[in-house]
Amino acid sequence: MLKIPSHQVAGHHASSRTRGPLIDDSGHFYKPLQGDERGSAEVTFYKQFSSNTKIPDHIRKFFPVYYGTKVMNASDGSEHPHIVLEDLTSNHENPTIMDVKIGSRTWGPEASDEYIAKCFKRDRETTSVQLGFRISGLQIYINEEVGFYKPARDFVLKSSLDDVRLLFKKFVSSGPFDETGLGPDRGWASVVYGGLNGILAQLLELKAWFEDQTLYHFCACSLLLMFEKELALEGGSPNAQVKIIDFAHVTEGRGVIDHNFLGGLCSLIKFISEVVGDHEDHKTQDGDDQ
Ligand SMILES: O=P(O)(O)O[C@@H]1[C@@H](OP(=O)(O)O)[C@H](OP(=O)(O)O)[C@H](O)[C@H](OP(=O)(O)O)[C@H]1OP(=O)(O)O
Ligand SMILES: Nc1ncnc2c1ncn2[C@@H]1O[C@H](COP(=O)(O)OP(=O)(O)O)[C@@H](O)[C@H]1O
Repeated sequence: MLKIPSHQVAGHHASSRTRGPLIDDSGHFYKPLQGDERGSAEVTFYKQFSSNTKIPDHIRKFFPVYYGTKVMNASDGSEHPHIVLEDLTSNHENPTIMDVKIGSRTWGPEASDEYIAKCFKRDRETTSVQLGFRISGLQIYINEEVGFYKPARDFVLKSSLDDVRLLFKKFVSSGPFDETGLGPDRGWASVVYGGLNGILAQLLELKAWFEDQTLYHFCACSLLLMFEKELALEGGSPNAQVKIIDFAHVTEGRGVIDHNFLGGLCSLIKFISEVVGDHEDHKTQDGDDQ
């Protein structure tokens, strides 16, 4: 049975009047092709990438599995082609998720002046220009009683650098946080961001590839950061995952490093490292966290 994904944090949403992603019970995510060249560009990327023998296996795991395209009933009732992907959230019960759009510039070399102006405005109004990335959306699982903290899109996009730092702290907070009271405790920072299989280790693995790869330029792509808080609560690994999504503006690398993505990735790594470092410092100094 097809349904609207409950764990989508950004992008175009499905409703009875708008076409948006759908999921099924077998772990598939159906993304409707956008009517203009963006839809075909994303299909072209997935086809090319899936059969590209130059992609190392340890890098392929960062991308959703591509199952082809399918014409099917869209959320708005119309017949429409969809990209069929692995549903990255299908194995998660209550995933905490953040969509981070990477790059200080979110338009490709072929973009029209009008589109560049629109993107440039958005990049300047958000943290993209300043930080090399922006948060596009997020959800944080609090507990069974409260459910998810899922701030509205406009609120997230308005975030300043300090707000973004706070959101990265809230992302790994172990308990409910109160907007007016004490800040988030960052209780899961070391197990989610840090550690051998944590988000930082995965970002560093990706960075090593981006320092070398000149096959693609991943313009306006997002990194999806995910983990399962309840697994950590049970004393296990929180299953932290990093995935790359949204390839509507990918272009050929033509032998040139993707400095826009690489720069954003380096900045994100430093930013998250500071949240972890800060947390560790507080623990050492006070025996407690602030
Ligand atoms: O239309 P906007 O201004 O909401 O921008 C969309 C972006 O929203 P954001 O600015 O990041 O909140 C939106 O970003 P998210 O996926 O929400 O991160 C997409 O980038 C979308 O572009 P495309 O469908 O991938 O080509 C963007 O749409 P287009 O600019 O391509 O129309
Ligand atoms: N393969 C996937 N599995 C699960 N969720 C996904 C997948 N791809 C995207 N999403 C969710 O959908 C959102 C929007 O995806 P995206 O590809 O960026 O769409 P758009 O082109 O509309 O911006 C992401 O923020 C994420 O929450």
